[in-house]
Amino acid sequence: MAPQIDAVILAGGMARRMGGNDKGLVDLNGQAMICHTIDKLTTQVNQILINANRNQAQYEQWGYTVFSDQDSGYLGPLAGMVTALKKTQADYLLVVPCDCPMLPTDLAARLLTALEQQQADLAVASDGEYEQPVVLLLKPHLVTSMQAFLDAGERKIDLWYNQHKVAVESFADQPNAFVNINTPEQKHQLAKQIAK
Ligand SMILES: Nc1nc2c(ncn2[C@@H]2O[C@H](COP(=O)(O)OP(=O)(O)OP(=O)(O)O)[C@@H](O)[C@H]2O)c(=O)[nH]1
Ligand SMILES: [Mg+2]
Repeated sequence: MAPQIDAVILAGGMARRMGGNDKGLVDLNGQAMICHTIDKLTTQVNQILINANRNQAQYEQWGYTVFSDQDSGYLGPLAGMVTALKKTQADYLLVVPCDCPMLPTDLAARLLTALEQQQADLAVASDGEYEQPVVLLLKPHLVTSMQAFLDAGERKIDLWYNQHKVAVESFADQPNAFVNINTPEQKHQLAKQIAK
């Protein structure tokens, strides 16, 4: 039987570079940014979870489970991931950010293959040059080590995953896949590009 994969979309940040406007909810070509991410994921995973620390009622409009970080201190992406790992019943958790609207449609499948082939604990995506630290596939048992890392006051995600066996999967064949929208300018640029 194929393994069950849930996805969590991280939308729990403060979006300071977006002027504090909740990044998942800002409009990108007529749709909330998170909708573009949801569209990329629906055929790839069993269940989608949305991790948001504000505007939960708005995030609920898409019909998926919405939850906030267990620790409400804006501790960074690991805080959302650890909470999602405690919620999922699946064999694997796919983690993606809400601000990467062009994600690959073969993301989960390729991360899973890399993880299994390399007998790793987690698989992280790369654009061929840089690892994408919040695009990864996790085994649920990692919750213990992630919680311990946060409890020790650590926050940096790459420091955490380097404690584990990591498979890196390159998506250099899809050059735009990890376009990341942090500012209004980046959003306008991508809007023009995808409207063509
Ligand atoms: N759950 C959760 N997610 C977070 C937190 N901080 C950042 N993220 C998410 O991690 C991903 C990458 O973070 P950034 O691109 O820096 O987003 P951000 O922190 O909201 O934006 P800036 O304030 O401009 O840095 C995004 O999907 C954020 O929503 C947090 O404290 N909790
Ligand atoms: Mg940030």
